[in-house]
Amino acid sequence: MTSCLIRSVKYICNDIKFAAARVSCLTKNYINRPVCRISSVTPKEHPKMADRILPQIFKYVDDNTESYKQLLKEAVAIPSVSSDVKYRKECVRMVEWMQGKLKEVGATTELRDVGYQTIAGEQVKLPPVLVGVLGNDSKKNTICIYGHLDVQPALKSDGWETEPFELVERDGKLFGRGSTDDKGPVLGWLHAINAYKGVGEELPVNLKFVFECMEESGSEGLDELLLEKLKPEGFFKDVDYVCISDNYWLGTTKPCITYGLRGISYYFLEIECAKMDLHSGVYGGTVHEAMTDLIHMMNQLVDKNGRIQVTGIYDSVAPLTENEKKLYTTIDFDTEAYRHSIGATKLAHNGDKEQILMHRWRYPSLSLHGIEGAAFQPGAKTVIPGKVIGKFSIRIVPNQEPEEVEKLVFDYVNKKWAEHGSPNKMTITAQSGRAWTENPDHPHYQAAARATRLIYLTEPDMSREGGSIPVTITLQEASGRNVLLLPMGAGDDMAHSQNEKINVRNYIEGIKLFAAYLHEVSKLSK
Ligand SMILES: NCC(=O)N[C@@H](Cc1c[nH]cn1)C(=O)O
Ligand SMILES: [Zn+2]
Ligand SMILES: [Zn+2]
Repeated sequence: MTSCLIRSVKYICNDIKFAAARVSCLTKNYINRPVCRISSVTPKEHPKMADRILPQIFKYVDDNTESYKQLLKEAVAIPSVSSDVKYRKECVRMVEWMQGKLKEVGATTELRDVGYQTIAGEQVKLPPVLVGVLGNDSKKNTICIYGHLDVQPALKSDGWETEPFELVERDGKLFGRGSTDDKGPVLGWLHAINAYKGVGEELPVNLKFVFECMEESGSEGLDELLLEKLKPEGFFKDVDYVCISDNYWLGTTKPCITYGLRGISYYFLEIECAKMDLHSGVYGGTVHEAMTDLIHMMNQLVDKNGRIQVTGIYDSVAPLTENEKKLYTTIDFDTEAYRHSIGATKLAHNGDKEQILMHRWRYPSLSLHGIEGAAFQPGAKTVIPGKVIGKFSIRIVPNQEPEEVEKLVFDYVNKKWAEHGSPNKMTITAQSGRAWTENPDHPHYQAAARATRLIYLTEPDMSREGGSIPVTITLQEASGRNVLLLPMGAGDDMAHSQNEKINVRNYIEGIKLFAAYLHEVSKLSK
């Protein structure tokens, strides 16, 4: 109750005009029943009355913290790893589980088939996309919410301190794969909706949902579903705004609203020297080894300072203007804390704040990810791998089109391969998604900023993000509407990494943030 009081007081301080009304709501709320019920009038007609609802919702969210953790535990326990076909059934189970939850809050839902993907020549069925609709009141704004239910792979033996698919609470943090990317935020929307119901209030907006289970593997089939099916069917006709919660604050204390993402161009460089693995004692010295070729090729891609070696790759990068340069100086970002949180000895660019931000947001970067077919497990295995696949990606930036980047990479790799002169077989394939930026001066962003100030009592930073959510630009094009990223998690959540977590505070305050965002957007003109 003390924390609730403190928060309520902070909330009141944000808007002193309605303080008295809020206090009366809060007082009644302590006996835990819905008060200030105004379901017969829409918030748009009576915004001041509607402002009384949020304190009740915040209290409701605090009261239900344990059940929110419980639901996240259930979601994390489903290992919906999209990159490995052996977990495909779990992906389907995850989508169906979420469908059940959306139905429970009254949404009409559909599982849309998106066909097949080809893996090593085999056709593998893609998990369905969960599409939902909640509310159909023409007087209300409609928000389309996107999220993903798949996760990156995780094994305890990768170096996790606890089982990755068991949500574990420790020191105010909820550890588990998908806790922050993206199951926690997806559930956050569900809990925000539930909180409106819980205090007996009508949702102030209509909602449309697109939840997929292939985001971490290139969102296969999703663009076609959105552009060739849902759009012609009129799914986006009444959508006014699009919101995605699938990224993180820049640091650990200051909230952000995000208006840009880098794209991704992901490559599989395959080299084959034999039709099977070979005993290195028997065959070593007699064959041109695939791994030797691959290491040579991978070493041509980027230099030790992170400069990409692919010819022409920087040509289309937008030049830095003086105005843009200034933006980086005002961003609140502690490079030392960032360095410390990942345990690095020294950051690139001498740790210069502006340079670090620019290289995360507006310049491309190339990363080497791994080698399939390599003897990566512990122990002194002595084979010559017959076939290896080197994996690397380039985070691409506005103005860089995936087709153009892919062509530059293919040309460069083919040239280097020809110079190398190996008799082995080399093939390279790619999978790409575009970068995205949005207008952060739009009223939609101002509404999200007001919601953020209510919860965190500080002005959010307008940030960009180095990661990629390929469908963002598709949603922007399909809807023709303003798209906004509203992160729930903190900058040190370690998405994709060992010991991924979400802070209890970010999860719970994030639910309130989503509820406040729905409320603020309901007040925008249509
Ligand atoms: N939270 C967004 C995210 O993690 N996106 C992935 C997308 C991806 C992965 N492989 C191909 N695309 C990312 O790595 O940025
Ligand atoms: Zn991710
Ligand atoms: Zn994600």
